[in-house]
This record gives sequence, C-alpha cells and structure tokens, in this order.
Amino acid sequence: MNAPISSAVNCPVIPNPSIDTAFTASSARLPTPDTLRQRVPLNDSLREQIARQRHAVQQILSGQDDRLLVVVGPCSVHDPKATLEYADRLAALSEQVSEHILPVMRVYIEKPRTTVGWKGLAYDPDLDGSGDMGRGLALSRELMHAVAARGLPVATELLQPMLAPYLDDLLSWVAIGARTTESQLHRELASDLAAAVGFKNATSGDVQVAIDAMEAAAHPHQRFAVDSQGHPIVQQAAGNPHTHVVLRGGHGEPNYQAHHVRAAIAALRNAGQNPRLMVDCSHANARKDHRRQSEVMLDVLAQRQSGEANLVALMLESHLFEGKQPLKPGAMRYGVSVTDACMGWETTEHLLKTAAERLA
Ligand SMILES: O=C[C@H](O)[C@H](O)COP(=O)(O)O
Ligand SMILES: C=C(OP(=O)(O)O)C(=O)O
Repeated sequence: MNAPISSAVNCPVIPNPSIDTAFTASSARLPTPDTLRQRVPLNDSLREQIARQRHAVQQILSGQDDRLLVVVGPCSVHDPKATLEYADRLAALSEQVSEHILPVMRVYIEKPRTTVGWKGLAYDPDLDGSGDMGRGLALSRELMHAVAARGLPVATELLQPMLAPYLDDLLSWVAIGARTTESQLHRELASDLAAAVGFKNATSGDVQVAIDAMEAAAHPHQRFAVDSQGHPIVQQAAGNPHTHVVLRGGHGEPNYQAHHVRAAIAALRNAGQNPRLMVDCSHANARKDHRRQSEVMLDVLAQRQSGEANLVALMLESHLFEGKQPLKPGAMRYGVSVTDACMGWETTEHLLKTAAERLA
C-alpha cells in the first residue's frame, strides 16, 4: 500500500456565506478527483490488470466464459486492517478456485440506508459521526488500490455520483443498489462506466425497474458531472452495454428459486436484454439472516447444474468473522461487520471450494 495519504487530506471549513442554503451550518472543501488520483496513482501494470479483470467479468456476463462470477466480501468496509486481511485470504483462495470461479471483492465504502445509520467509510471513517469525508474519500481510494494491488478485482456500489471520478478507474464491477436502480441519475452514471454494472431489483421485489435500468444505461446520455479537476461539466456518456440484473429478493421474500429465475429471464428476453443473472444470496434472498446465504447459493448452483446456464453470477456478504456488531468506538470486535450480518471466512472458503468442485 502507498504511504497513507488519508491523514494528510486537508479540508478547510468554509462558514455558510449564503441565505440560499439557510440550513447549511458550514461546508468543507474536498480534494479534486485528480488530486487523489495523483496521490494514489495506478501504475501501468495495475491499469492493465484492471482492464483484463473488467474484460473477464464482461466475458462471463456475455456467456463467453463459463466460470462463475462471485462478488464476495464485507457488507461494508470500516477497518482497513481487517479489510486487507480479508483481501489476502481471498487472493489466496482465488488462485485455488480460478479455473471455475472468478472472485471479485466487495469494497463497499458507501451504504444506502433504509432510514438513517452509518453511511460508510467515505462518509465517516472514524465511525463516530464526525464525518471526515475528505479523509474518508482518500482512505477509500487507498483501500481499493491496496485490494487491487493484491491481484483482486474490486467491486463497489456507486451511490453518490460525484464520488465516481475518485474511484472508478479501480473498479471491475459496479452495483447500482435496490434503492437507486430506478433513479435516472444512477442509470446515467452506469451509462458512463467502463466496468460492468449490476442493477439490483427494487426493495419491493420489482424486477422490471432493473430491466428498464439496463435499457436506459445502454443509451448514450448527456449528464451533469464533475471533471477530474472538480469543475462542473456536461458529460457525454457513451452508453454501457455490459449491464445485468441482480436478484436480491424484496420485502423479506426471496426471488432466487427456479420459477423466479425463469420469470426474470423471460422478462429480460422480452425486453431484448441480456438474460444472464446474478443472484445476491444475502439481503431479502436470505431473509436478512446471513446463515441462509449458503442455502441460497447451493440452490442456485443446483439450478445451474441442472441446465440453467443464465445463472452466471452470485453475491455473498462475508467477513472474517460471522454476524454483525453495533458501532461502539473503543469496543469493536475485529473483522465483524458493522452493517448487515455477514457469513464468516471459514464458511465462505468452504462454499467457494464446494462451488468450484461442483462446477468442475
Ligand atoms: O446492504 C446493506 C443494507 O441492507 C442496506 O444498506 C440497508 O441497510 P439498513 O436497512 O440497515 O439501513
Ligand atoms: C445495499 C446493498 O444491497 P441492496 O441494494 O440490495 O439492498 C448491498 O449489497 O450492500
């Protein structure tokens, strides 16, 4: 990992000068995307690695590589040390299963909340509500860079479109989450990315919004954006042909079983879209119980073994240790999620090895 820059990021506070934003107490300047990219740069070899990994993901999603894509890792990353220990373990496991599985690590630094809660490392790296977003952003880039430097493809959910230029050169797969799949801004953002994008079905379980999102993202768009120097610009987005649906269940009800999968594929075909699917084994598919992810994964593998070739990808929420914990600064358990409960490393390793054997 490069020398940490996150502590050196200076964000001067500007008192609110305007009556137009009467509820804003103050604001603080952030570094520009260029500043962070120069401080945590990609060298040629990492750039080539990420280009290869993006291509490999896209080959699976277009049916030209029959390996299983598995997006796996913590619900959110909050502790760089535990994140990198997880990355070291996943990188070693990845080598063992790579003939049949392409693992991509979740490095989720923004969390969409149902109401309120900790919004992720980019927002609050000190986990105490102090909201040092300049440091959070720098730490997020450092962490993604360090995971990529371990040879792993990096996945994240892009939630705040403004953050994309700080991070998108590091990403091999991007999620648009269940709460934002219907958002035009997120569809425009997806249309502008070089990495493949998975659109989650809505929290209600509605899959059609994700199919509509694929159509919207495949189109070129003119979008409001910020350039690498932080200037507002009109960005011409080319349209992204590498998108797919992620089935994550809805309103506590799963949608990974064979009849759900057949219905989603039929709807995708009907809309003229890529029928290949990712199943998120967590969230409503696991009825928010991390222990059920194994059951979901094994069911999906069985469907694939019985001929459902459109099931090309899975998502797992996994950390070093299982479960979750509340945020209590000074009393945190190492390697345990602070957002959704995750399966532990041993279960993860066992499941990925089982999947590789079954796919052999
Ligand atoms: O994946 C994470 C969560 O399910 C999502 O961020 C919503 O979390 P919340 O319902 O705890 O706010
Ligand atoms: C927030 C997530 O999922 P969803 O959008 O499906 O709730 C996630 O995968 O972290």
